[in-house]
Amino acid sequence: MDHFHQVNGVLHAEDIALPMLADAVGTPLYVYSRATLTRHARVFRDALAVLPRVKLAFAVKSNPNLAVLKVLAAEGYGADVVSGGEMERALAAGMAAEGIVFSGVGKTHAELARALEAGIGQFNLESEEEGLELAEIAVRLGKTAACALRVNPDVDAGTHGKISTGKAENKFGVPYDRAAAIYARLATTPGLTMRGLALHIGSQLSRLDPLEAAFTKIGQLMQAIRAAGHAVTHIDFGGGVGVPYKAGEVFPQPKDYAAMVARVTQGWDITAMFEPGRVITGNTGVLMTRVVRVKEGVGAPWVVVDAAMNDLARPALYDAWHDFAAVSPTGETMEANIVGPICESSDTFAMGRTIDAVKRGDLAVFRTAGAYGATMANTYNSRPLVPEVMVDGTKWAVVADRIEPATILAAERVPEWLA
Ligand SMILES: Cc1ncc(COP(=O)(O)O)c(C=O)c1O
Ligand SMILES: N[C@@H](CCCC[NH3+])C(=O)O
Repeated sequence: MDHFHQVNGVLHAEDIALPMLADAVGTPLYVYSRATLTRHARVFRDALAVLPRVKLAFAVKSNPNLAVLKVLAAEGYGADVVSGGEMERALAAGMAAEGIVFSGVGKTHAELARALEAGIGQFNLESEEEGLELAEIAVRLGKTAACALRVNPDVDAGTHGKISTGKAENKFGVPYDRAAAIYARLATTPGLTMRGLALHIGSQLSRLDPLEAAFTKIGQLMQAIRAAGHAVTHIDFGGGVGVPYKAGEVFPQPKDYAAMVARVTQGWDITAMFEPGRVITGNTGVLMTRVVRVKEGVGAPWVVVDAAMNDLARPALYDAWHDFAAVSPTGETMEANIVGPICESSDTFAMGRTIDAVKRGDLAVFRTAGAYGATMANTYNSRPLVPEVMVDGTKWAVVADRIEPATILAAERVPEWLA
């Protein structure tokens, strides 16, 4: 704590090194960079400026930390929410209700009513049944709900099966072939204003062609619905643009994505909506951890760290790769199996990987942990919820062991002194 002083409840320090944060807050600890977050938000927003009318709704599920939401609100982002809780967080962060889009197959009656009362901008209906229930509530409350119909385009996103959402066998949206008829019925239902279509075919997409195929199908559907005499003024293209997790991986850039959307939607006369999550937050955060001990193994040693699958679930759930780097690398490397302390063999971050050499007590980070990291944390094995801090800096150089200049901006789930 010696390095910090508090001003209006915000911690300041001249120059923050990760070890200082580890000493002050403890590990495991998520650390987010405001500078990187702001840069990503601007790169994505600026790329899409090639389109005539754009609305950005940050996918809150990827990182619902209030500090993150506040930064994005200031950059002009609204929110894509999938629960009443996410909606309350977006509102608490200062996002305008009008800029909030509510997605999800299981919105409850209470959630629909609260969202209507709050005046959110758009409901992305995932079924006709949901539309009829919302209409009933709207009529009772004397309101009109602006809606888009989420369509399942039956396109393979080419991503991990557990995060693919646009194949016919996935639970999301209404079947493509039935969408025009459902749209027509909902468009004449009192209480609803059908204004558009929505789709989202999956997360962590490494290629643009599945998106292009899906958007093209949605364009054809839009033409058919318009030809039947109904308005389609908004298309919500979802999220899904992927990010590199391994050094050296190459992914389509936001400007490539924007160019594709511009080409496909030429002449559509729509407001284009986007729900980016991972592409904004993925590479804005790391999970810092301390090596508890290095245990002899068969073949490679077990590097047991104090972070676990309850803090970062992605490797256990999707066999996901997160680069591991020592905070103060010596230049030496070692072959290791990296595991957490939880009593499950799935609590494994990496097997047989060449990493920076580490020993007991060393600090290290799992990189690209800003999306679907802390938000998926839980308390399994009665471990406390992992803390998160945001550092306000102009540089983000984790491996070089420095984040500078620094102000810890805001934090959640942290010890009382930081609150
Ligand atoms: C409806 C919807 N919109 C947006 C997203 C955000 O996706 P991503 O983080 O891949 O951009 C998701 C998650 O896959 C989603 O389900
Ligand atoms: N949780 C997933 C992404 C889910 C996207 C939600 N639609 C991941 O970590 O990759």
